[in-house]
Amino acid sequence: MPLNPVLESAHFIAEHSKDVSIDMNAVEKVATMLFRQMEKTPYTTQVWRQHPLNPSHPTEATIDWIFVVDLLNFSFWSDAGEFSPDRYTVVYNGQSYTGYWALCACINRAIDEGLPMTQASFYANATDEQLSAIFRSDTSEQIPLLAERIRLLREAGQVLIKQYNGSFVHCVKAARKQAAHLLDLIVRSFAVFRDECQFAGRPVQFYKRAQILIADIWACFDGEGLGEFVDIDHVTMFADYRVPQSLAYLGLLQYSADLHAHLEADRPLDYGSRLEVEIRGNSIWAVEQLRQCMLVARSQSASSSSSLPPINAILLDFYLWDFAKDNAQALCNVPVHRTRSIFY
Ligand SMILES: Nc1nc2c(c(CN[C@H]3C=C[C@H](O)[C@@H]3O)cn2[C@@H]2O[C@H](COP(=O)(O)O)[C@@H](O)[C@H]2O)c(=O)[nH]1
Repeated sequence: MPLNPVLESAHFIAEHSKDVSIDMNAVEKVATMLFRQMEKTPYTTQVWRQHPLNPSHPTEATIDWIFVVDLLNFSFWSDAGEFSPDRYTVVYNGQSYTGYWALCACINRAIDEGLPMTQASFYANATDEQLSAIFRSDTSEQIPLLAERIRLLREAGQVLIKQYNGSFVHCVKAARKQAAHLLDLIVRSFAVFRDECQFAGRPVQFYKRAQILIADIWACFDGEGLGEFVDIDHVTMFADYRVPQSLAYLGLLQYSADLHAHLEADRPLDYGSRLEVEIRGNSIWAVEQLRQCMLVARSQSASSSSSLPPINAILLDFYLWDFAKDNAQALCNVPVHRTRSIFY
């Protein structure tokens, strides 16, 4: 099976970084702690459907819900500040949502209002006014990159109509249960998923939204039916701005004094800049090291390995992302890098 280009890129970046490094002692410590925790309360794909905003019934229509959400799954961090009452917020079913969950609330609100928000034939041709109204905010701050989101809906919607008969289900089926093939199909068919840049004189790939799209389908379908992938371990961690915060808090990622000062001052990092690429690449590589340490812990554990859930980068990523969200106050002193991008 070919090595995932994202993992190869992450290894190269980790080997050539100047301002970010991985603390292997912290990796081993966290691997032991996480393994013990997962032996007690396994972290499995069941968690995915438990969230009230995620679809609870895996059907073909669910695939197109996941597609439109992961097409737009980027850049929710607020100029007003993480804990500002003005930050972009969507109230849905009496609950206030910010960040990624505000996006899910928008999509569900639109569907409740009778808009076929998971159909490419709708969002590829809807007017600016119709699409802007879908993302409307319940606070003064609007959703970041609204114009880009509208452009992506139109562009990706047209590709689905022209190449996949209007539904992402046909792209999933074309991949014949191979995650590596689906990843390749996504980034070849949709320019808006081509999350790649230059680092130290060569191209590097991250493909964050393309990979989380595959992972969300796998998780929603519990690895069965349309969500079955024979090589799901091919998928890496998704290089966003939230999981690096968990990795830095847990000590796996070490930032140079200059980088730390840059982030502490809330200064932005351009997409594709050296510092930003070092944070993203080392995050992916750190989770890979964590995964390998946990596999060693499992091979040495007394409990029969068959009773343990799979240990792959996806479940580690979901765990670390949920960890950051569930411990936002504890992590509030760990800076998040501020990159405005359609890619994460
Ligand atoms: N690496 C990684 N990045 C993820 C997710 C998710 C949502 N996953 C949930 C759905 C099913 C799973 O069970 C998870 O609970 C969103 N993001 C990214 O985070 C950022 C948003 O952060 P905030 O502004 O704080 O909401 C933004 O870049 C977005 O693209 C993930 O899982 N992993």
